[in-house]
Amino acid sequence: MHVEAQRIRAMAFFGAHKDTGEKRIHESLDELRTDLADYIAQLSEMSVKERGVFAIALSGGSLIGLMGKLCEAPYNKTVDWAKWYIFWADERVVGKSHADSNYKLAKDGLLSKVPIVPSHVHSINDSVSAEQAANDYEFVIRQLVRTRVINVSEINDCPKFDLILLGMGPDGHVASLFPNHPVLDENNEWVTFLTDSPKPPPERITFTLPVINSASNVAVVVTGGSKSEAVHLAIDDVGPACPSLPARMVRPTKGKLVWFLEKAASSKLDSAQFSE
Ligand SMILES: O=C1O[C@H](COP(=O)(O)O)[C@@H](O)[C@H](O)[C@H]1O
Repeated sequence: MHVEAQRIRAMAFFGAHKDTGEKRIHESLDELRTDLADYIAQLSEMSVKERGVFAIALSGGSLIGLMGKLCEAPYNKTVDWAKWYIFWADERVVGKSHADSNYKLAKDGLLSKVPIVPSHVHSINDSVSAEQAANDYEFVIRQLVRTRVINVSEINDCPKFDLILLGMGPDGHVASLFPNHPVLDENNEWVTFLTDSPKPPPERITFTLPVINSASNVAVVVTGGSKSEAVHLAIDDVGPACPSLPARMVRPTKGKLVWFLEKAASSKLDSAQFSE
């Protein structure tokens, strides 16, 4: 582990619960960024050692900026970028050069700054309908599961990504799984689509919950006080108050869940009162 990351881990509040995952609560964004880069680098190293590749699914939004330290020393030199295969847990159905594109965000903020193999970057087909884009993306993933670039779940034949990185909106959405939306009930498809996203743009594709919950590792990265209520509802024992909060439905069956929280985002957690 990088020395700075060791220091930060020692200072952060780390809590664990068997269902709701490990919570890494950081005093500052800078500390969170360092810990996140170190976590991703370590999973990459382990996965490359075990399987020869690292299949990682990204999200859009604030996440990419928070991954920025991967483009800096020591990670830009120590990570085995040639072994990375990149996917998106969700994507907006817009052109790849559109400001709303999650691919463009990742390309500008990360992929263009490190030596990723261009053919390992699996973005969506942006020239077809949302439904077709979801079908095409699932087909691509099926091919790569067949050749074991992406591992397979022993439980349900779903793809088992080495790491799925998620952000979370103030409404508790993750990827493009929004509260009370029918896509939450999609159990047959790996990738599905929506044309009525409550957050613009309306047309999106998204991994389904079975795929997210089949991953070896899932990290949810959340910053900002505006998301503190959703963090509380997603993690704490709130009874049946919010059965449809997508972030609460992220429960990897066999994999490991880690929440990366900056202090303001964690302020409404029940445990926050004990961590002062
Ligand atoms: O629309 C989206 O929003 C979520 C959350 O974004 P954030 O900026 O609040 O972190 C993001 O994770 C998702 O990929 C994106 O399509």
